[in-house]
Amino acid sequence: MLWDTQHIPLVGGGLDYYPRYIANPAKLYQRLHDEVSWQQPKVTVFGRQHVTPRLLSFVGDSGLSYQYSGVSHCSEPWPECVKVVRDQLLLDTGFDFNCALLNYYRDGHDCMGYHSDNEPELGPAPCIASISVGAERDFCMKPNRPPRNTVKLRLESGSLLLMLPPTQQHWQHALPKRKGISQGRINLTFRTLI
Ligand SMILES: O=C(O)CCC(=O)C(=O)O
Ligand SMILES: [Fe+2]
Repeated sequence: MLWDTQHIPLVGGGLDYYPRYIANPAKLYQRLHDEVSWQQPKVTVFGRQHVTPRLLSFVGDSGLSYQYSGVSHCSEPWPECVKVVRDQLLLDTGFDFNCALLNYYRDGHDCMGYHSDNEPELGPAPCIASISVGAERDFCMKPNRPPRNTVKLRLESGSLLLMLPPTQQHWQHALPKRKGISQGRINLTFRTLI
């Protein structure tokens, strides 16, 4: 379902956006909501403990571990509905993802701050595939170096965003708070750990 593709060139990277990648986003949202074992890990920032402002789960092939929020997590087995998407991404994009970080933003108060997905275990130039279902949210990108012109996209329910290499080397991304939004959004970011 790769029609309506939009390519967004970035200096030092680029994005491919497919607004209607998932055939039935409402159904996928409900399955993820009900079937994933959502966690809310604690993070220590400047010596103070907080809970992450969203729920998370790390899933993938057995025996993988991934560091997020400052803590190493072992992969949970693939939920069937996530595995189906992983297999389809391999057919459509050629990228063979072996894990995914799942994010559940319960409403517009939940968010993710600016970061790059540039952990060494992702290799020097990872491709990240990001699936969104549920509430539409703004996704912001800013380059590491001036001129710091930001790029803003609205990630629709059912969309696929590919962050192409070498975007993670030169850009950061964030999902800012949007206090008017009362619905949930679930995001799947597929990665390859090497
Ligand atoms: O929720 C999103 O769209 C972004 C998620 C993200 O950046 C991540 O999991 O690293
Ligand atoms: Fe990210």
